[in-house]
Amino acid sequence: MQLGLVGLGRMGGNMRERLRRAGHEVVGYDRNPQVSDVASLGDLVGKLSAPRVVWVMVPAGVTEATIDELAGLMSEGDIIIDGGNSRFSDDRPRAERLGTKGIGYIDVGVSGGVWGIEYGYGLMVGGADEHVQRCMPIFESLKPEGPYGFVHAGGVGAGHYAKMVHNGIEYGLMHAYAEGYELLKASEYVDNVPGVIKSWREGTVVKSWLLDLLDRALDEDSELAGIRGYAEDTGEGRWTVEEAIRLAVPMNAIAASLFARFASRQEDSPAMKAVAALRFQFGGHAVKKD
Ligand SMILES: O=C(CO)[C@H](O)[C@H](O)COP(=O)(O)O
Repeated sequence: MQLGLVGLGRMGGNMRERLRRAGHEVVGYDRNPQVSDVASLGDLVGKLSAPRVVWVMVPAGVTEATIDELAGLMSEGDIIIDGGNSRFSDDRPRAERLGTKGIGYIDVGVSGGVWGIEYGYGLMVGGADEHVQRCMPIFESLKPEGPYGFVHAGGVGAGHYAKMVHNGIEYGLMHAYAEGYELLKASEYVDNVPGVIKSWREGTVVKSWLLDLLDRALDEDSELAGIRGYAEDTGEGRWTVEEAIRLAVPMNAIAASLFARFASRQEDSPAMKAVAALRFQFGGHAVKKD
């Protein structure tokens, strides 16, 4: 099948390659001319035969502008797919705007990171049946082989909603491994911390791909000495917690893992300064000074 692909970074570039290996005709556009097949979005749309399908795989901050520009270039019967980590609440208004021009819209949560080119991408899809059916050849080639790794989760917004929850779970899982790792390191009982992590990869209840990746990181640097304990976030964890609050869903583990990232960015914690000050005020307990 023919596909336009906008955004050829770590994810989009690998997806283009996987789709080409599967025999699809992919025309890619990126602002970086060194990786782009065409010079502009207009060129990209011009190279595709109607009805067109264009997959947008750009950072969340530029998705809206990219889709608006594409909408001005595309026609009735075409489909735009957003495979980035957009907030689910952007999807329905976007689909309505595109719908006034007769352009279909599908939102896809894509998981698998830089490994997806080899193992396939987990795809969580939202959109109308007729649009999703038309794009199935593309989804079939991107997803992993085997029965899992693809879901048509519901109407527009469902794909990004599922991906948001997936990423919230990702935060919580990573943080549980991280806390276990720290306790192992702190203990006077265990000498071989990387060995314990490695051993868990087979035969245990906690084996997982994230655990495999922690083992890989420890193989590269057994003390993680070259990495600062500082973690950014790009929105999905916050949105998951916001949704938990909106729907009154208890979300202790994921919320704690999100807040741990915030704490990782502080040189000194104003909250803990306040705790130390209060202990001094009510009990005369010693405070540490700079
Ligand atoms: O979608 C992904 C993996 O599934 C991204 O890698 C993930 O969103 C990174 O998020 P954050 O920067 O918030 O940790």
